[in-house]
Amino acid sequence: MRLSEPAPAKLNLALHVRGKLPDGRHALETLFAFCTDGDIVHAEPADTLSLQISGPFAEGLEVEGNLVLRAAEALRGQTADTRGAALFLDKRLPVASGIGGGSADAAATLRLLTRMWRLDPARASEVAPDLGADVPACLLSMTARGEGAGDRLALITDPLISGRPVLLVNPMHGLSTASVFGAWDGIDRGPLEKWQQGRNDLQPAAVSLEPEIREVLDWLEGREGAELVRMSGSGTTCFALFATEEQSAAAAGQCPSKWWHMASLLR
Ligand SMILES: C[C@@](CO)(OP(=O)(O)O)[C@H](O)COP(=O)(O)OP(=O)(O)OC[C@H]1O[C@@H](n2ccc(N)nc2=O)[C@H](O)[C@@H]1O
Ligand SMILES: Nc1ncnc2c1ncn2[C@@H]1O[C@H](COP(=O)(O)OP(=O)(O)O)[C@@H](O)[C@H]1O
Repeated sequence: MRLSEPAPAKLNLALHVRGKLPDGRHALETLFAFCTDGDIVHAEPADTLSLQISGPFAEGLEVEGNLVLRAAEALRGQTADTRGAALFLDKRLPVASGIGGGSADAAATLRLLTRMWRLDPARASEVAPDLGADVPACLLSMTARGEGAGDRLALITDPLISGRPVLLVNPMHGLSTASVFGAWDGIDRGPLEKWQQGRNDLQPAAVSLEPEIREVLDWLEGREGAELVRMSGSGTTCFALFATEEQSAAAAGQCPSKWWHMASLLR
């Protein structure tokens, strides 16, 4: 029997960098939101762990060291007996693009194998932080405020978020998260209060490394009905929120073909 689990794309509606943590990572205040679309992970019972990758962004993604396998191994390490699974990743989100891709896949794998192996969900929560700062948020895949490294979470209900049409656009040049944090100017510009008035403090750093992000932001700003335009995470994906799906779809239809885009809704 095959089980399937969505790996929703993650957005940082705002991302404030507040300084450095003792472990060298950055102290964040962020608002995580999730799309109704993303990658999909499937699993079938098997004696050993294996992974096959398909989908529009499968190319260039290695099986060895993949976050899907690392998540499965970490979860298996929590159980007394050795279990297997044949895993299949349908990779629809661009890689290294600030929308969680790998973290969302790892979290989806944890949820999927918790079901298939009939484990206590607490096991998945225990292994999530070591797989990446974003993995605990992706495990919830619900709107949440994140602090600390981004892994101290508080769920949020906001009628301005849930069901909101969103258009994601990526210039098709990935940036490594570590290099963008490395290019941050080190200035704490203050706490995250209302996300609409917030910022993405990594945006200037990412634009300096990949100037085409500026073009994407300007293009989104110019779309009719675009109400909030920002970059997500460490980039390079940018997003615009709209009031109606018609506006979002109209903008999607105008997106230059050299860029990747995805019209979705916030969960
Ligand atoms: C920037 C954010 C915002 O949500 O998203 P993405 O751009 O990755 O989507 C995250 O903090 C990324 O989370 P994640 O992608 O899981 O990061 P990790 O694998 O843990 O770390 C990647 C790199 O970012 C640095 N990093 C990560 C989190 C953090 N609070 N401070 C950091 O300095 C780490 O030191 C590492 O060099
Ligand atoms: N399943 C996966 N999907 C995407 N990237 C993965 C995956 N497994 C490992 N990686 C690696 O993780 C890195 C970060 O990818 P990703 O999580 O997509 O970035 P971001 O969080 O910026 O969207 C990439 O360099 C990629 O090689």
